[in-house]
Amino acid sequence: MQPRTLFQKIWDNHVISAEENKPSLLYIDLQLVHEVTSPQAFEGLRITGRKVRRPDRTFATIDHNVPTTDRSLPIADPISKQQIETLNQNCAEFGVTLFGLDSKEQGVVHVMGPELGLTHPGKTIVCGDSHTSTHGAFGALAFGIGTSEVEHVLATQCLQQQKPKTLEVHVDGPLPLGVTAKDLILAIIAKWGTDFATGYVIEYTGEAIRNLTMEERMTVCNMSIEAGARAGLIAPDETTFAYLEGRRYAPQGEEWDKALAAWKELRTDEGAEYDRRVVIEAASIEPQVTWGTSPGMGTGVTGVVPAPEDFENINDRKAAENAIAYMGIAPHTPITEIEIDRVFIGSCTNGRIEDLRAAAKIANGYKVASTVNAIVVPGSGMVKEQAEAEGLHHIFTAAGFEWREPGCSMCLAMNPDVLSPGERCASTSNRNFEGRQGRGGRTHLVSPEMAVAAAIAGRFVDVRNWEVKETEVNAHGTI
Ligand SMILES: CC(C)[C@H](C(=O)O)[C@@H](O)C(=O)O
Ligand code: SF4
Repeated sequence: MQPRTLFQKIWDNHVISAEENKPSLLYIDLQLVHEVTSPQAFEGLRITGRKVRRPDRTFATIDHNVPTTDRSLPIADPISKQQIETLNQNCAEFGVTLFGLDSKEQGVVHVMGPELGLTHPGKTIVCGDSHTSTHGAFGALAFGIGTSEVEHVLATQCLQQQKPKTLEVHVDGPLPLGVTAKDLILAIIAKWGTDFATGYVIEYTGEAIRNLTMEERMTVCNMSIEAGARAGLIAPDETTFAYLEGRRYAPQGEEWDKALAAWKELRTDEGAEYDRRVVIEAASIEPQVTWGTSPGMGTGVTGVVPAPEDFENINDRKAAENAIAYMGIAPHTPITEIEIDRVFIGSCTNGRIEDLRAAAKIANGYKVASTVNAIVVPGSGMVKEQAEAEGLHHIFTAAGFEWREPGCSMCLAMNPDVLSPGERCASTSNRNFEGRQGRGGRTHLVSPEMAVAAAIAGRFVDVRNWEVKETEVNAHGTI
């Protein structure tokens, strides 16, 4: 047999029918559902009198519209309230398992799914959400789809797909100390732009990738979509298997052994060729901060905001000009002179338990600057529970961070957590588009460590120079 890439293997395993120059029909192993992109899909089924074909392969949660403050209060926003009630009703009517507001598993769909062990190597996974690419961290072919496709998959468990091309992003060498997975993916997008992977599925390879934990791999794959990619992939290995073993929806007993044997075959064969390959030196990467209004407009923390004249291409120059005006920062401002008003730690990029551990380590024994309002929003109820079991919430609250309930929160302005016009936020999320966190709001994308350091200093600082304190903190504050 011809050597094949990881992508090709998963694709071949799922093609039901294929004709030349036409989209192929793929079998879908898992569909995840949230309240924003599913109402019309369920309505479509209702109108045509159809059922959900595989309720056992369909799982839902509520994330975008939920308030992250007191859950016992009624939901004030009528649209949010309706979206949430509609999903509750649809799941009940169509027999879909829902991790809703009354469930401790509720959370951002891309945090909750992997945590429950729903995401397996080699699966095809879809969701009406662009950051479905997150699940590629397990070596699953996972991508976002539109609402009409959500309906199609609900009804048939199949999907038409144009076959994407393959792109290897090879990260050479280990990541330097103090440089995180978030910095890696931001640096990749800053280097090659937000459309360099359009039409491709990226497979990330190399030493730095192999060294990443599952949480870190999810951070990298999550933002593949911000590079334009259809999906991101990382071949499964012992790290992946150890993460999955024993989780609620992971195979058990004999099924586990069988699955493991199959998963071990899921890697790109020696001699298999990608359509394209790029290489980045891990040693060249420093903690990243975006200065503009696209995830590609970023630089290292020791850098400066560029001037429009620095760009040769007229379109890039114009984009930089607009971004700098919107962001309200002067060209050539050193990144470490940018002062911030708000800090958001959370989202499907950086709202996992490891992110909160890393953030708490920096926050421990410090105080949030008096000019800054900072919130920590666990990605799911299970992340929240684990963080509280470890006492991380005490570290955050003693430092002056607000400790919230799980949801998408300030990642995008679909719930009460929004920026006011002109407010500047250090955010661990994945998009910094105009108005993304609230009309007129200004977003700088960073890692959780950089976000905490910025909250404390009131401006961006190089977290590599941070003095980590060993202070012990409990419910009564610093001991
Ligand atoms: C609301 C949803 C459809 C959207 C997405 O597709 O990604 C959101 O999650 C986002 O991050 O912008
Ligand atoms: S956390 Fe942000 S990026 Fe992730 S699904 Fe929610 S809104 Fe989209």
